Amino acid sequence: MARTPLLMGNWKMYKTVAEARAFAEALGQQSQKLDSRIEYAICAPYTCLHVLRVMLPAHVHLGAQNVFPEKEGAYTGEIAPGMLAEFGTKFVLAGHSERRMLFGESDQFINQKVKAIVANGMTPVLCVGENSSQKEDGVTKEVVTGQVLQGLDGLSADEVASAIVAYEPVWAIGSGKTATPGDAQEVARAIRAAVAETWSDQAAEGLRILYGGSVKPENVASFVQESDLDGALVGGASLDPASFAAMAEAIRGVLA
Ligand SMILES: O=C(CO)COP(=O)(O)O
Repeated sequence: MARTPLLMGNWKMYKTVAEARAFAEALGQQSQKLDSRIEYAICAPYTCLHVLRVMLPAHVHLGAQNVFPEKEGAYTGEIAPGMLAEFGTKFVLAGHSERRMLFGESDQFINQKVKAIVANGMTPVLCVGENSSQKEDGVTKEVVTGQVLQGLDGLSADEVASAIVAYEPVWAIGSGKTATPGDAQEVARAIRAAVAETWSDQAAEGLRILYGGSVKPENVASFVQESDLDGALVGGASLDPASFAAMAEAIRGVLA
């Protein structure tokens, strides 16, 4: 696989600083399970970023779950991209379905975030996915490729080549249901085709595509072994260090 596999946790609104410290300590004790051919990251609440930066094993990168697309200003409660970059944050999620649904984020606003993340030298993780009625209507690929093209709009081909898209069917998030690896692969292939047509073959080849939605140690390998899926974005199962390490081992098994 030419693209580096990526195992990324999204902690959502879980973990205090004390809990994050305990996670980092426990993961550190299992760091021999973290193969250096794989990249790792934790997208943590802002309040946990400091302790994770200090305590996570060196090759587990810091991620943020959100950002506000302005340099600075009177935006009470928001965090600017430069603040995250200064902190050593490598990855930033944009357009997670919970933010689209609960906070009304539009594709256009998400695109502003993606551009701001890139402009500050970080890697955007654009989250896309169809809801259950769109799946029933058979419009999954149209919905998802539309979100990808709008989310990445305005980026250069090189910027797209180093970006990340996380395909997370909304109905699979936190539900215990997953897409079949074959269906997720089909969607990932459609994303790559749309990117090749809009930017270039090289952009499509470089772009990493993760699957998300009820990923756990038992099923992560079945997704990562698909040719167009390069890793996983994991919610619930990323909260436990043993489960995170077990997913790392399962991905290592695919590389072996
Ligand atoms: O939303 C997700 C990751 O961003 C997926 O969450 P779960 O892994 O808990 O289903």
